[in-house]
Amino acid sequence: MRENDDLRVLVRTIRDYPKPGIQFRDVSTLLLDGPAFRKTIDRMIALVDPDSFDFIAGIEARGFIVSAAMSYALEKGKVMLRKPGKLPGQSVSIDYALEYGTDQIEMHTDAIRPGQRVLLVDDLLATGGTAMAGVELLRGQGAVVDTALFIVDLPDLGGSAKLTAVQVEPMALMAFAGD
Ligand SMILES: O=P(O)(O)OC[C@H]1O[C@H](OP(=O)(O)OP(=O)(O)O)[C@H](O)[C@@H]1O
Ligand SMILES: Nc1ncnc2[nH]cnc12
Repeated sequence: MRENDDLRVLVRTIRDYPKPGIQFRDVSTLLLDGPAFRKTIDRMIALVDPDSFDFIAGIEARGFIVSAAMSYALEKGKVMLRKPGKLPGQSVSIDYALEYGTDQIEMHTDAIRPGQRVLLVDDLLATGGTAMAGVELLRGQGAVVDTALFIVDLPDLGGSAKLTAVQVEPMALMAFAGD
């Protein structure tokens, strides 16, 4: 049995959603299982050194679920990387492409101070468009970002290679590759 196979079987695959040809890896079925959700967060926490970062940045919307649970458990402040038009304060934004479209994320300009270390957390890494946009936004505000953590990595889509190329280590509990 592979590591985290007990959690992997709870991730449902839906073909041709939201567009033909996309294999959607649906973590909602994992999140429905309370003990499995807790194990997911505990194992994500075990992959990182809490002394190596000051804040956790989560990406709306699915990324908020995992990043908020980690922030709570580790007592780390949470930086919200939000979809457009949701933040009330002065914000910066960035456009990006993902597997099935384009989008934009934003963050408050006063969320972090230069030099503060931020762990980036999302549920899933595919093309890396979203995570790379998060890294760029955070670094643009002076944050130090060297690790990004996910439940699921889809390495065939190239996101993990993109993050590595910009000196961000991608970590994930499980990968779906070649299937
Ligand atoms: O690596 P990428 O190709 O960028 O894809 C990964 C992103 O796609 C999903 O979010 P989505 O934009 O579908 O939004 P949601 O969290 O609101 O469902 C997922 O939660 C990641 O944020
Ligand atoms: N294949 C996929 N499954 C689930 N979420 C995604 N986000 C981008 N690509 C995805």
